Amino acid sequence: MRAREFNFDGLVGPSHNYAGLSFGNVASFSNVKSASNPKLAALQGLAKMRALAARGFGQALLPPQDRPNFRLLRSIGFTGSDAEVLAKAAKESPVILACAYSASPMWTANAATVSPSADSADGRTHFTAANLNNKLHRAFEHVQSARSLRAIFKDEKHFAVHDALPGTPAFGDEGAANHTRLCKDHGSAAVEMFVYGRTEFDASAPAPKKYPARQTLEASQAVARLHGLSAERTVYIQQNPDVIDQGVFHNDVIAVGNGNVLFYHEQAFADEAGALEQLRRAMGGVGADLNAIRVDTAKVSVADAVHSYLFNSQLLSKDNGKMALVIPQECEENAAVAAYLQGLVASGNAVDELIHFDLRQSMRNGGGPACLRLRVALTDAEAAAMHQGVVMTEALYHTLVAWVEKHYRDRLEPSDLADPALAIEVHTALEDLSRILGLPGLYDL
Ligand SMILES: N=C(N)NCCC[C@H](NC(=O)CCC(=O)O)C(=O)O
Repeated sequence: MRAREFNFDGLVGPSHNYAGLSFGNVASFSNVKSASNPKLAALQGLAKMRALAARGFGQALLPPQDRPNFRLLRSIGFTGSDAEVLAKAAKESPVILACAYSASPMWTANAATVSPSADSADGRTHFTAANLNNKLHRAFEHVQSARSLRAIFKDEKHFAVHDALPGTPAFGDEGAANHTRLCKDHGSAAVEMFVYGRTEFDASAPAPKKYPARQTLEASQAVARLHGLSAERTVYIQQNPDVIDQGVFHNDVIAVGNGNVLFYHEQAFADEAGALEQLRRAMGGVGADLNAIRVDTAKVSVADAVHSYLFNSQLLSKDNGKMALVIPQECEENAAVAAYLQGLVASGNAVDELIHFDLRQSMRNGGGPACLRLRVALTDAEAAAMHQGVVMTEALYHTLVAWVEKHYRDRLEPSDLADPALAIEVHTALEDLSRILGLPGLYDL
């Protein structure tokens, strides 16, 4: 059946900030405690959504989450009025206050794993909210992620939204950042590729030494089971532990796939030849030939890939049968990466266009174009069945720009998180937003 891919970009929230919370994510760690600009961050994200929608790509958004998470703060013993809770947390543990204020839901590639109806046993589109249990500041996102997905994809005839896996280390799940579909076209059955960093119950399996492996094999298998995927079309591949130790905290920092194309770095996988062999075999079963575009270390080092976010790009299928690569501006500024990209486009292979965006506010926390979006391939009937208020249009873009201008600050220092006025501003903005999007009850405010 014909299907169209929608990218659901995370709308950056009013308290976007840099707190240095993600050990293993180089950008997050190096921008610890610098000032952020929430207004600019939201406008940069909206500009990307608008431009891709204007080009005819399916574009929608996932709303920001409520911040700070007072439930978290109260559950760990901060008591009193909201203002008192904030004052006590700011005094006793500013880092936990920062966790409660985390900006990270904007990276919706981590919101869930998605299996379109063409892949699942019951012919519905399945979502599993990711537990993100490796980091305190992300471990509570799944509650609102599942709530938002259920609000948008509420028609159970077409959609199934699963709660997050148990939040224990064995089931570390980072969502679509470690998951790719490879197929002939979006509407046909695909090979679903899950990339994991470690195996909980095999102590002999390789694992990183310095930084955490966030995704486990056991979690990937559980998601595949929940989604009713067929064994022949599901492939599990181990990420190279050495690149995790070089700052590749998600697979989407070193590889991206679309259609039959896998664009990846030579060092991405623990066993490159074995991975390609598994994919080729499985793709044969869906009538697709793998087009593996390998980037050699000699051309782009892992360090350049991590700093430029070359692979945290979006590969988008175009009407001319070719693909556009959506990249962050940093790729143009890195000489090795820029030279590689010129050669890629000139090569006559699948990618014939580069589209770059200034996403610096997101990049400074380790989030490129691909982190900012959750891919959902939908048939026409499914697209009509989802909530329409989140689909990006010129009108929605202008409404949201005005909403951002009205509610967002243009500078946020770490110390501002203690300001009780900020929490009130966020709540007011989100109440307004749920009206704009036509989703009353979106938040449990
Ligand atoms: N690669 C993908 N798909 N997503 C990027 C997520 C970045 C996120 N950064 C943060 O959570 C930093 C928050 C802070 O430091 O304030 C993370 O490390 O989980």
